[in-house]
Amino acid sequence: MSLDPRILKESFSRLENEPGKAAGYFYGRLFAENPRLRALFPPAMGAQCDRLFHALGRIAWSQDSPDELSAYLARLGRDHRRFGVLPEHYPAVGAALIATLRTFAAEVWSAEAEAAWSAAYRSACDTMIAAAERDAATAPPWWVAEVVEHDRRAADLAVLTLRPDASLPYTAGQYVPVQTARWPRVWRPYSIANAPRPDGLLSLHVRALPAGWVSGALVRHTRPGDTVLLGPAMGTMTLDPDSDRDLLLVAGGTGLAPAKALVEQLAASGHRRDVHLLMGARTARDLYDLADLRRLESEHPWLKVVPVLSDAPDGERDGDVPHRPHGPLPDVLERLGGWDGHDAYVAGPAPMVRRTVTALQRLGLPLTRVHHDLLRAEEIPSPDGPRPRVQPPGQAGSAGSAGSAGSAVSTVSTGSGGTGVARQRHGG
Ligand SMILES: NC(=O)C1=CN([C@@H]2O[C@H](COP(=O)(O)OP(=O)(O)OC[C@H]3O[C@@H](n4cnc5c(N)ncnc54)[C@H](O)[C@@H]3O)[C@@H](O)[C@H]2O)C=CC1
Repeated sequence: MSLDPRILKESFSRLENEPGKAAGYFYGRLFAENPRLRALFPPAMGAQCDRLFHALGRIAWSQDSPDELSAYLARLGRDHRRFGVLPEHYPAVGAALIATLRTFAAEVWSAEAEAAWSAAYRSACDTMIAAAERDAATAPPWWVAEVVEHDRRAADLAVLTLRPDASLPYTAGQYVPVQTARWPRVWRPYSIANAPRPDGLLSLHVRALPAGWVSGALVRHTRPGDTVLLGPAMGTMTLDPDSDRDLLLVAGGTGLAPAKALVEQLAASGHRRDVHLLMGARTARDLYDLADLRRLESEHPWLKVVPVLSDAPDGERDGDVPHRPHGPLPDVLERLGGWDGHDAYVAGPAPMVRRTVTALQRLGLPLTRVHHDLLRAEEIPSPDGPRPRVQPPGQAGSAGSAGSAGSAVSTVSTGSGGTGVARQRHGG
């Protein structure tokens, strides 16, 4: 049958009125009828509701853009491999979904609506299963990685070096989902802080968030010799191979990780482009990687590292640079100016990324040249964090439409448990 996207949107918007209740009903029904499926999901289901609604939202809102939807579902299908999701699990989820829609969209529910959702769900499953099967031919569902170094740079911050048990393909600027033994089935994404190396080692910068389960485990309860699980690399904050423009890298806190990977990739490529790395921190004490950045700067004349302190008094000195620029990163960027010929890459706390992208737009940089994984970062609240509402693709605010290869809409599944997409804070 041909699908009328309006029917899907209309019924889904009824569900959005009571997302918490609807998700509770959905999972209650799913687990009551299929108790064995509970083992695929994490202990705390809070963030799971967001994942479910995000995936359903994409199905409902993106029928008018079938290529985009198909690419999203293929990524979702591949990513569901690490949760142990099998083709035989999909019908049970579909039955619970239809039952939930029938209940929560009762006012607009009809035989036609049921047929439309059944067809849309079947088609989504086919795409996800086919993508997972293709992926299984070349990659494991996850990698076991040994912690070979744990460098505690501050009470709440560690730089971890990991050795995956097999080659984990990725591009500088991407991130990997991480699971610790302490929190089974809970995955959190971390940007890889180095370009691919011959020895396959990966470095992660981890700040323990106050309510961060995985980040707390990685910073405080992980030692060399421990192992973690890694999912496949994702993310679109990678270098544009067709560009030879100079680069502006804006990094807030541990948002330094992907910026550093990009610097390493440029250094390895030997392709000369001037790079300004604005490294934002609250105080001089928070510049946890400055020594290594200065080393890189001394090795590469094309690299200029500019520390920017937001909470430090004017002209704070820490023995490094007196009178360094200070203030919020977006303001400093505007003060410095002259970025319109650059490609920009922005990583860090979501509000900082959003404000920085807006500032760059004001300075004349086209959004196609401003790369970030903001939607992904925003989709990542800590397990107990606030839950943003699902938005139709392309309506994520001014910063949301930036990024290479469609990062604004290429929302990816980064969370724990099956069925849907993560909406957690990056690295929680
Ligand atoms: N690919 C990405 O986008 C990545 C994002 N992250 C995220 O970066 C964040 C880093 O956290 P921390 O190291 O604790 O950073 P932080 O909270 O110490 O802040 C770092 C910098 O961002 C600025 N900042 C913070 N909130 C801001 C706001 N509302 N408006 C403008 N500027 C703001 C601070 O002034 C400081 O300059 C985490 O949320 C992490 O999830 C981390 C790695 C990669």
